[in-house]
Amino acid sequence: MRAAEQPRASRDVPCIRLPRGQTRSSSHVFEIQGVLSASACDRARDAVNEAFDAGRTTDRGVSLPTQDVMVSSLPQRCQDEIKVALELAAGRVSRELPGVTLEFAMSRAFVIVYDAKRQKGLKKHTDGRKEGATLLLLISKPQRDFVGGGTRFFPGGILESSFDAKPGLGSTIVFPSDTLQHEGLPIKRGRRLLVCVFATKKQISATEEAAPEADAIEDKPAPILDSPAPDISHLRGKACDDRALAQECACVIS
Ligand SMILES: O=C(O)CCC(=O)C(=O)O
Ligand SMILES: [Fe+2]
Repeated sequence: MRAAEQPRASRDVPCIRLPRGQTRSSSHVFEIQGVLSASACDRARDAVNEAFDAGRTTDRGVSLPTQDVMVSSLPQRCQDEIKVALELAAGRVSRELPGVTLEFAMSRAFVIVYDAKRQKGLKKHTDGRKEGATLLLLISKPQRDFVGGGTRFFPGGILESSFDAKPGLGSTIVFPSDTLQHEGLPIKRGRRLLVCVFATKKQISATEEAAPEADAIEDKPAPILDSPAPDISHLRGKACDDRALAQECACVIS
């Protein structure tokens, strides 16, 4: 990693609970701002566009019509920068939810490509990773690279209305994968690129929790969420290569 891209401590990274202004929201949606620099985002965006245009895409093998680019197919520098950014975001969220960390495998991270001339958005669904969290990192810039888009959440509580997350370039949103319905709002122009990884929740002891920050960034699995998880295994898709991948890729259409 170059000197200019050194990770910051997670405590220095702004983290906002969504929807804004509702301190007691039960939705567990967080926006962690500025975890990937603008130059690193642009590098990743260019590499993803190149892969996408060359047809180096995959799908999740289930009913959602996404065309994704695997992070593992990007140049090593982009992979390293994205890994640090996701770990920083995960570490920051863990500070909000003590006692829990998230584990995620970078080998399974992918970039969702929305294109105004092709797939513009994603209909309402929940993600398949049971009791896990979804991390979405925006690597193309609103208004410059695309217009429209955003993630709409449907908390489902009697008094809770839907709300939208529209993070800026290099920011990440984190939310419970299997309990919170959401959709990708359609874009009107350009390409909206989102790095996506599904993480597993892990309980940690007080001793582990007290470990130094540097460990958390370099070695520790990333952090979070504590929502109850309904059993939705009967609804999952079945087309990914291995069982674990199929489970985390599968999205449930509501
Ligand atoms: O487009 C978005 O903001 C949401 C993406 C999403 O929900 C997914 O890829 O599973
Ligand atoms: Fe999703």
